[in-house]
Amino acid sequence: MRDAYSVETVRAAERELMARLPPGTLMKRAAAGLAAACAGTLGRVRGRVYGSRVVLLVGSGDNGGDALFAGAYLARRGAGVTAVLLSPERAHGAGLAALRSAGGRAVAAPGAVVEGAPVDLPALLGRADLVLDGIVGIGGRGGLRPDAVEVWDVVRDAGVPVVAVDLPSGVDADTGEVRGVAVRATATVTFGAHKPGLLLAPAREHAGAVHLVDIGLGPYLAGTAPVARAPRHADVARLLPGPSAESDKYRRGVTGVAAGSARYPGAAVLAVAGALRGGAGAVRYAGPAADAVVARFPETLVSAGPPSAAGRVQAWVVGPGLGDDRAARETVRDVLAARVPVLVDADGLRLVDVERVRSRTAPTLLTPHAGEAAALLDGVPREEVESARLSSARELARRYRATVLLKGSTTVIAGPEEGPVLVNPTGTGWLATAGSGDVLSGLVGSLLAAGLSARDAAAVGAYLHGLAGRRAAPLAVATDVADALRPVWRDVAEGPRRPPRGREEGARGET
Ligand SMILES: NC(=O)C1=CN([C@@H]2O[C@H](COP(=O)(O)OP(=O)(O)OC[C@H]3O[C@@H](n4cnc5c(N)ncnc54)[C@H](O)[C@@H]3O)[C@@H](O)[C@H]2O)[C@@H](O)CC1
Ligand SMILES: Nc1ncnc2c1ncn2[C@@H]1O[C@H](COP(=O)(O)OP(=O)(O)O)[C@@H](O)[C@H]1O
Ligand SMILES: [K+]
Repeated sequence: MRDAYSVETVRAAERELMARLPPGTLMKRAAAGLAAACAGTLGRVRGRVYGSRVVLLVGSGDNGGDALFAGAYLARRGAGVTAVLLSPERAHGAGLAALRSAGGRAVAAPGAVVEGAPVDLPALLGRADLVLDGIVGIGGRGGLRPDAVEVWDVVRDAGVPVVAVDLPSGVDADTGEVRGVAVRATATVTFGAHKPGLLLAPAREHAGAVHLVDIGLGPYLAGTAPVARAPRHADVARLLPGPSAESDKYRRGVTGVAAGSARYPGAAVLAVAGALRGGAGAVRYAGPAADAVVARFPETLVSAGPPSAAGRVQAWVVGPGLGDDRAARETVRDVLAARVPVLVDADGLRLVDVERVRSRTAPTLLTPHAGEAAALLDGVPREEVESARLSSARELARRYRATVLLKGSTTVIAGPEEGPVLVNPTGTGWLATAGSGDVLSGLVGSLLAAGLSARDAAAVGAYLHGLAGRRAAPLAVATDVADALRPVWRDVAEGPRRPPRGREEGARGET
């Protein structure tokens, strides 16, 4: 798992560690890691550090200090380093001295000049190979302030690669929200631990590739809870269900799918496609699209009556393409009365009653996109859910006493109890295609039927679905996503493959 901790937790851990170390040690560790990452970037964009030109954007706190010390390292390796100070009188003193003694120089940002001609920022940045964003880190509040926006506009127009120090300045470290203007970085070098904002959209889109520098916080974070966790391949591989020697199709789990309508038979077909690829032993379909389902997937057990008459299942998926007529309403009610885990998606979400969900004893999993979540949250604007995914998913889970998988640019999973949310690290915008959500609901329902908890089923399903979307891209349609589930399942189950002996050398030689 990649764990992300709140600013409060990171600061507490830093305090404990700092008390055991000589002053300045942590900042020097951070800056050394930052400089190494910047040297790597310069190697790629310029071929070497020596002779390259680096501009530091330096704010008034320790984030600027990190940038100044890293600038000093780069200056010692022969880079021409200029620090642009947003608040010259408050810039980190020791960092500034280190930069100057290494041969770097500092200028006041245009908005901070008290006398003399202001620096020609466009010219300075026009010559730059790399910019370090040390405007603000975990001490930041709100979007960039006007003087910082002015500087950032010039950097953005210059098109120079930007390495953000700890966080892209202007994003909210704890929530991933971006309220105002924020730096867009090529890469972010973060210290000690990931911050939730580095995992969650929209802030995540500002961070670029994220590198974590170990400054020794590990032991001081060990006993504390992360705010968000992003699973990795190995975490998902551990949870994948598979047959044992004694398995039969019923023991592997039967997934029930109550989806589709005369108007939307395709949603039933796609949900069944996902369910057939989720590790359960069989799929039962109950509803009016049985002919379309069997025509495409003859392995499905179909019935036209209510779900409760379809035979035993270990989990239900209800909602995709159901419509909103009386029959749809009746289907949702019928499924929610089952004493097995239930996943509610799409049209089903418009028909659920909050008290009925809260009073269920078996787990319920809601899988809204932002629009559906907004409606479930009493009609808050959709944009509000998109800009505050973490709190929206948590609030929904709390209100409905259910597990919530909030879909979209970052899929977030929140449980009804306190505790870290899960953030899905896979996925691609190509998944924003009609019916891909239906595939996801079937897949996750099947994982529930195979015995995973709602939280694990949601995490594993979102992870595999995201990988399948990437594999099926570009121009993926929902059917392609379902077809790609088998190869990505195999990849995750088998783990990273080592190249055959002798190939490693060759591969290195080629790059
Ligand atoms: N505490 C520690 O032990 C360590 C901290 N480190 C660095 O220190 C940073 C935190 O330093 P600070 O607590 O000094 O805080 P920051 O440097 O993140 O920011 C605080 C300063 O930024 C200004 N500011 C706040 N919001 C702003 C906005 N929206 N636009 C422009 N300016 C804004 C504030 O007036 C304040 O002076 C971390 O992000 C990290 O880079 C690292 O050196 C590692 C060790
Ligand atoms: N910008 C995006 N980046 C990554 N994934 C996305 C993006 N937009 C949508 N998705 C994913 O695509 C799927 C779409 O599901 P949904 O909105 O329910 O569509 P539909 O109802 O047409 O099936 C979800 O898994 C969602 O997380
Ligand atoms: K920063």
